[in-house]
Amino acid sequence: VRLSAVELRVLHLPLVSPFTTSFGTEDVREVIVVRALTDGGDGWGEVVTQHAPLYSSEYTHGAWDVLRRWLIPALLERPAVSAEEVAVVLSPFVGHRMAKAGLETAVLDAALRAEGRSFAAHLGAVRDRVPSGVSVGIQRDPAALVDAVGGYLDEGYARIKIKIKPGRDVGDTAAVRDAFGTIPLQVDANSAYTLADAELLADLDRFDLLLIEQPLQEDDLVDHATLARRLRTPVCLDESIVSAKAAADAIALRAASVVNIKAGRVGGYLEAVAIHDLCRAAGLPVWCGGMLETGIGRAANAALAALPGFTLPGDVSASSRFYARDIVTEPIALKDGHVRVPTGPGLGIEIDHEALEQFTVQRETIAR
Ligand SMILES: CC(=O)N[C@@H](Cc1ccc2ccccc2c1)C(=O)O
Ligand SMILES: [Mg+2]
Repeated sequence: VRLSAVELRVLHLPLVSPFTTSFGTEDVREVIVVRALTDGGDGWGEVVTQHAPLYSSEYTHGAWDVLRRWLIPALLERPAVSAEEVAVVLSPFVGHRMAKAGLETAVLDAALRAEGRSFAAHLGAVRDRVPSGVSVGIQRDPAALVDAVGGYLDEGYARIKIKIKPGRDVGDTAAVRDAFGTIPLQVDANSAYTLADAELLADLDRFDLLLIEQPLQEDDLVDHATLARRLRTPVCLDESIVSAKAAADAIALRAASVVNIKAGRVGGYLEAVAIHDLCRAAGLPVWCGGMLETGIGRAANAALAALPGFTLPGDVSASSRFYARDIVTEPIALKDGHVRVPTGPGLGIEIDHEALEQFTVQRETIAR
């Protein structure tokens, strides 16, 4: 594509309910939307950073600065750039994978819309709908958690994931198992534990969980391998898998037996497919994680989740799990425990410009 400018917006989207994890509580999602203006038309992307660097080292205004100061100018310097070339052009700049992912997605969306080709076709999707799991935050107490889980089960979600942290782990998991029996259930610690907690984490083995997600430090592989040898529950990595190389290292070190793939965390959907391919060749099941995306990233995630190696339900929930109003005209919805893979050109979504304006708190266009 021939890029003429890139428009950045910071959006504030109110959450339908506060979302509490081991690293804090959010009731407004702050996200950056990227619009690539090209000779073939516009493309859209999303930077999944949060206001503060609590999930990873990236955060909204760090991503904003690196995009406008380094990443966008690097792309604008080139007469033309393909989506596959974006990562190469941006490779001199270290890290900032969520910022890079948002930019690459916008370029890929513009190119595919111009070609009339869907994200799903381009990435290698083999399904037209995917089972939808849901991530449930830490609630006031286990009884409130049971109520929240009951509501999501009534909606038809195919898999329940509950957030845990020290002091809110065994009791909460027991309450969900006591209330709902053998439903597909997993936990996500967001790095809240250390190897010293191995005995406590082994107490979770009795609940027959699908997996325990990122129990230890966000950039660890070796200790997760040690822990995995002491647990019956499969260890899944999220934060630690920042690239295809990290995935290869995790497989070599036996640090995980399941991988949560998030395009934003690894620098884009093309790197995400490479991780899928690597895990599939090594026999590791993968699933598509979520970062409370708007309809832009949610559509891209639904396409990614339709690849053959995504054999476990992911966190591609309905838009209404998080938002009363989305910024796309047809928000992703849950039907019989599944979400549909968009089939239109590019991401297959249309922007609801009135909603986009309503939620925009900051904007800047960087032109050639
Ligand atoms: C769906 C889910 O659990 N996502 C992340 C954690 C997470 C939690 C809170 C967030 C708040 C704002 C933006 C991104 C966020 C991501 C995870 O799997 O670890
Ligand atoms: Mg996680």
